[in-house]
Amino acid sequence: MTTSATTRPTGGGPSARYVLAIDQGTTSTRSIVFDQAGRLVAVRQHEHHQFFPQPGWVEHDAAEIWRNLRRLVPATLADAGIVAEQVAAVGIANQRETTVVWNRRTGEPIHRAIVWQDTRTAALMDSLGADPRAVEVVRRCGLPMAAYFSASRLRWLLENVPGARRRAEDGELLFGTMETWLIWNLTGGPDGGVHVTDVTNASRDMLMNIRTLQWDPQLLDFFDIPAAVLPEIRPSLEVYGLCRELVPGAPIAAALGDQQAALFGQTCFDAGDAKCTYGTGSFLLLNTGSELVNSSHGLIPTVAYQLAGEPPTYALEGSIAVTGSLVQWLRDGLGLISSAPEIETLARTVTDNGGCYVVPAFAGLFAPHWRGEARGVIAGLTSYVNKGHLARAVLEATGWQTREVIDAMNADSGLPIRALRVDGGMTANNLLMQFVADILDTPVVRPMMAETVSLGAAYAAGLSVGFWPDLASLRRNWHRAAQWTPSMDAALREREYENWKFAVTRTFGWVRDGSGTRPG
Ligand SMILES: Nc1ncnc2c1ncn2[C@@H]1O[C@H](COP(=O)(O)OP(=O)(O)O)[C@@H](O)[C@H]1O
Ligand SMILES: O=P(O)(O)OC[C@H](O)CO
Repeated sequence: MTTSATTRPTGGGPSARYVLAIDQGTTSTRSIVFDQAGRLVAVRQHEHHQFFPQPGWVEHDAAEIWRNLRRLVPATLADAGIVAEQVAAVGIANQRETTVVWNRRTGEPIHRAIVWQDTRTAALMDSLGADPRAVEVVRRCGLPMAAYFSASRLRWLLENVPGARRRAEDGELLFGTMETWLIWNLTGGPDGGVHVTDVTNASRDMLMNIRTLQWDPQLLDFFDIPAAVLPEIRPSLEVYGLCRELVPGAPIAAALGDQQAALFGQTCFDAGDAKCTYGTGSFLLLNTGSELVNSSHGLIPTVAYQLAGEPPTYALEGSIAVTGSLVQWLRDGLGLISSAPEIETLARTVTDNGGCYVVPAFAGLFAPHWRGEARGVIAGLTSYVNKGHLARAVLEATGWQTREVIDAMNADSGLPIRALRVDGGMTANNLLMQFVADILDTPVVRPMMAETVSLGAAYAAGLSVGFWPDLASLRRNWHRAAQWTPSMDAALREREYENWKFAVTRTFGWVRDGSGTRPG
């Protein structure tokens, strides 16, 4: 980091003993105040609307999210009993790949933000994937040709909002993921707002060269994106500007995609350190150090973080689209449970899955398969199977998807994962966490501080301004709350895994009308 406590541009003096983290997630936005010991002092959370205008389409109102934040931050500071001058730095973590375009003069979004789960551009990605240039595109951005990433959404907006392409070319419009949108608004919006993205978020756009960390003209040309609309790519730990809104004078000192923030909050700073965040979807990231590891097994090389003035630290990521949302489906879609935690009670009414496997390819499969045309199956159904077996199979689906990603990581990186650090809502489920330890044959550990995404954003911002001296001081704040030790019979584990893999093959090729994407 380049900015020390003494050279910090502003944001209070010795009384600035707190860091504010903003976690702009898929379902809600959180604002959290941390103290120097990494303790949570105050937290506020606000859900925003989910818009589903057509099957497979998911949108957010970026203006609503900004309005929510305007209410959340003052309330959180009041709860903590502090004023803006006591905030040493602000750090942002955000849902990644969600795409927003707005008018630089008025600050109005030209359309609702298109969310990372949205599959409207699957057919577009299919046709782009057939282009002979696609192989070089994949090599340059490091990502598979999938609708998950931002480029095809930005192109969709430019092509489908009347006049958008011309206005973008004329420099009237700005593009960003959620951190870009929030930083621009916090630093003044139309009145001098800073238009930047951090390198971890940019690494998910498909427009950045994963080696040079710059926008790549060949990628812009391939996706037909005018450069005028793009933010400046900056390190993740750097002072981007000072807040003019909400926390006047406080430096915005870090931004990270939320999964990278969780890796940071779990203090996975060494090559070989890995974490998995079990939420709506699940995201396993392995720190690969200064080395960019290309995957030949369906993982994504991504930027883990970059300190100002230093080379980046890379990670390999296994992104799983459906885990906690499968539990929600059991609750809301089937009505078999009335709350998510109840799944554990139901699953414990039986001792095994009764031969049943649920593969939740609701919108295709992400890592390591990347099959947009796959759809979900319940395999092995017999009249013996009851709702307890189904509940167990639903939980096991999260475990097996983790195992597939870990196997791919081992094959790609050669870095053996000695222990998996976990966080997220599903880690409250002991049966699931024991199952994960069993089928990975690896200890699974959960830290005391469960809010790893916000903590990562706070750590990064605090480190950036010298509020914390170094990575070692952060590591000392990590304390284990729970550990699950593997105890499953090896032969049983491998037999069950074979069954799972066979069930997965049953999902392939379901969508046959070209609306699914099969990335290269
Ligand atoms: N005890 C539990 N057992 C299994 N799943 C759970 C449990 N508690 C919460 N979940 C699941 O975890 C998800 C919420 O976790 P969270 O980390 O808040 O997700 P996100 O940050 O993606 O919104 C939901 O999808 C919910 O179904
Ligand atoms: O907001 P979350 O926690 O669901 O995370 C979403 C991921 O960043 C999508 O890539």
